Amino acid sequence: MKSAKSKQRLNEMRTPARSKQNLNQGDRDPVQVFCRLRPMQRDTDISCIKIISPTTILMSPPASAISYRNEGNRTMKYTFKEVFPPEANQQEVFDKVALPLVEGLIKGKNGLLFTYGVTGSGKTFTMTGEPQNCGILPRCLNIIFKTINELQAHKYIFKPDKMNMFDIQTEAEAMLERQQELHKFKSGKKNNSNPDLAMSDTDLTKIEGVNEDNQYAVFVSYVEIYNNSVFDLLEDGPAISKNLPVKIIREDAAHNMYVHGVTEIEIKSAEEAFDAFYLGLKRKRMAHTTLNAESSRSHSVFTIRLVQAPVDEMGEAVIQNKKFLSISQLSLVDLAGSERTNRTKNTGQRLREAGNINKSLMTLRTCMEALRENQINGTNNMVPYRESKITHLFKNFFEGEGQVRMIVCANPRAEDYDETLQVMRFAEMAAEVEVAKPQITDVGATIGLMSGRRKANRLFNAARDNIIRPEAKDLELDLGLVYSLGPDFPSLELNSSQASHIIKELMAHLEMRINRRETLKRSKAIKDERLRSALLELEKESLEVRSENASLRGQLASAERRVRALEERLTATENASLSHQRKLAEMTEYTSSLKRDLQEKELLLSQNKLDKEKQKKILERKYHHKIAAEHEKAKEINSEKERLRNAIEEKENRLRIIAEALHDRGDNVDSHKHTGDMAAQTSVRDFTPGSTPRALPAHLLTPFSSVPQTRETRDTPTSSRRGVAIANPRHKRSLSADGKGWVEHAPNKIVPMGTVMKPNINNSKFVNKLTNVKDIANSKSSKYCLISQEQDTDGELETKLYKGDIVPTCGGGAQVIFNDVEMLKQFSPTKERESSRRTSGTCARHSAKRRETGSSPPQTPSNTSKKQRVDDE
Ligand SMILES: Nc1ncnc2c1ncn2[C@@H]1O[C@H](COP(=O)(O)OP(=O)(O)OP(=O)(O)O)[C@@H](O)[C@H]1O
Repeated sequence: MKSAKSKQRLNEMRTPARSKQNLNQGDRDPVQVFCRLRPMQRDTDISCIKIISPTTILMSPPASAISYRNEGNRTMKYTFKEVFPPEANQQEVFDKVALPLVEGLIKGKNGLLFTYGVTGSGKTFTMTGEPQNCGILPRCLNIIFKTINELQAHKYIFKPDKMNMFDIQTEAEAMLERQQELHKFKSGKKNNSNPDLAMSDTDLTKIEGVNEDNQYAVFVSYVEIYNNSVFDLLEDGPAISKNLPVKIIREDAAHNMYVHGVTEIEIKSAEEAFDAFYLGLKRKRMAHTTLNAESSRSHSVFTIRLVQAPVDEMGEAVIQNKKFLSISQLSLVDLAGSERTNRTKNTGQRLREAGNINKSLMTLRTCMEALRENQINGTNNMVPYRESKITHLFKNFFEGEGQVRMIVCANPRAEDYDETLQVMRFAEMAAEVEVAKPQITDVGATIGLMSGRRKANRLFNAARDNIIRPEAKDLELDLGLVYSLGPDFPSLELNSSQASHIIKELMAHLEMRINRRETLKRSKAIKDERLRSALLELEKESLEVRSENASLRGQLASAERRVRALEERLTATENASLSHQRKLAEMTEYTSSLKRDLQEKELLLSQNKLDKEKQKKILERKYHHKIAAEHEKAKEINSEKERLRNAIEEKENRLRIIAEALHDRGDNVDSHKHTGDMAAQTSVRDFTPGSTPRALPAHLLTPFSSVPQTRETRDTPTSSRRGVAIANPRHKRSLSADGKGWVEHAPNKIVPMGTVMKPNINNSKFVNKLTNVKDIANSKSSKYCLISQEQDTDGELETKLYKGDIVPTCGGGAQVIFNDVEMLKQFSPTKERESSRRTSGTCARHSAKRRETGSSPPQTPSNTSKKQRVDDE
């Protein structure tokens, strides 16, 4: 009865929407209904739903259920597009249910997806999901941006016109708005993002087949329908506001329903979309019921609108024509729970809420039923969309075109059986409703633009940027590449009533194609001409390049020859340089070894010097007193000598006087004989064996004669005169020539008469007798001396000392370099006195020993005095 009445009422209110009769069966799609079962909360819960196939479930009423009491134990079977078991994951549900809708959205089709079910059955879980396990909505946003990321138009190129359509702004206008927004952002905008809803990029795949010749922009809006009033959840203002203004639903120029004045945010990334969604969530009114602490008491509608417009023939900017805009929308609706009021024990405000919720769901159900009836019976009964905001808003999906999908969420526990049964019945009925398939047209093709122009432009620009030659920057894209003959032919299916109309359409299409062909022909002819002249130019250029190439090749060959020759020279020079370097290294090494040797020798020398000086000082200290005493003694002796000489002279004078007196008396001869005998006696008495009798004149052997000498005695070589040993100051003492006794240089005792001096070199640094080669190879000895004694031409004893340095040789031996000859000579004082008497006429008697140095420089008065030591007695 009730249904007949309502049918009549529906017939009276005819909808102005498109008549269904016009659509063929193949142009429609049924509402696809999916079922998702949530897992049981407790192990003790009894399930009343059983999945018997991927599309079918069986519902058996528990004894506690009302339907069990009314209808008995009747198992119900329900079939869906697909049944998701409790263990099905979010990705699976998204792939099967939402992904086709997103693909449709990108291709320009509208889509509607709503979740329906009892409170706590998993509607919000399915739509929104949980942190780290996000549901359909975040996945939709992620995949959309992953797909269109590089094809997005700059922000504010598309701008909502507040009447559910969009304006296209120029790049300059859009930039101005972007700057204003940046300013606003700087002056403090809160970030509402909920990072938990974001997904990792790797979880996502891109949707294939997107039209790359379009630019895209995504707008989102989020409304809540609560107590049959529409609220904008993204409206500017405080994040949580109690008094949001109520919005009204209107129809736009294209007969699409929309929330008038709703905030549509243009978003450029999934993160921005989550920001918006999270802001809306915060504002969403959540009320607590006894059934579910987070039960949603309102319907929430999150709408994604994708605006796309073809790019111009250059493939860069959007064509500034609203006609070419394509707007598709995907609405994701999380319906409020469909439970009955008595079960939730609601009162007051909650009761009203529940009433409204049930009313809107009932209206949805009524609308579906009416639609199904119209579609099955071919009737045109009015569908009461306006009775509820939710049905009013989605009227277009059922009247116009689009894809509609529903996920029925069910909690299989026995307590929910009655409510779940209602839900299943509604789902069964909704699955029979059909919606017109959306038609997609490629706007670019209808205006004669070739597909792939954007990519071609991008490739061309990239190629141009890669060319280094400066003239490449002036190259322009050949627009001829992007012409086409226009859109596809219209449908040629003739049916009697529409034949003339179709023929007219076809004629117009053909004329358009003929015109376009002519244009293309003209354009082609011009381009052919251009191409020919360009080819000629290229040919000419090519010839020039070839000749230039030939000459360059010749130059290159000669340059290569030069390079080879230079390389050879370089190699030779390098080799020479290497050998020089080697030699240099050797020499350097040799030099350094010599330097080392030199340093060692210098060290030795300095050490020797120091030793000598030390020695000298020690000796000086040791003999200082002795020398002083000797000096004193010498002085005393000298004074004694002087005294004696004076006495002798005095005696001699006296004797001379006596002699003269005697001479005068004629006693001259006897006196002379007596004196000669005395001298001879003295000479024989003082002569010791081993001395040189030859070198001992009688006057030297009797230095202190007690007999007074006469003048004749003094003048003869046998006159009595005591000789004093000659001392060499360089040596402490000398060895007597017979090798039997030492003679002090400065003798403190009287030296025996007839002693012949021989130099003594008693120094460890001297070698004066070479018996073994080790003597000179020994590092302690640094001097070498050869001594020879022989008779000189005057018959005097001559001693020669050949002195040299011992120098070590490289082979480890030693060599002697003679550099000094020292000569000791014994002169007969008699001879000297004779000669001096001859020259000076004096009668002084001398005994002299002269030292001569063989290699000494020419004697000057000063050095002569140094070299010559004459000791007077
Ligand atoms: N398929 C599922 N897997 C795991 N947990 C689920 C599933 N479905 C629902 N739940 C859990 O059940 C609880 C209630 O789910 P949810 O809030 O989505 O219910 P609801 O139908 O949206 O309720 P309301 O109508 O009151 O909004 C949540 O804690 C959620 O985590």
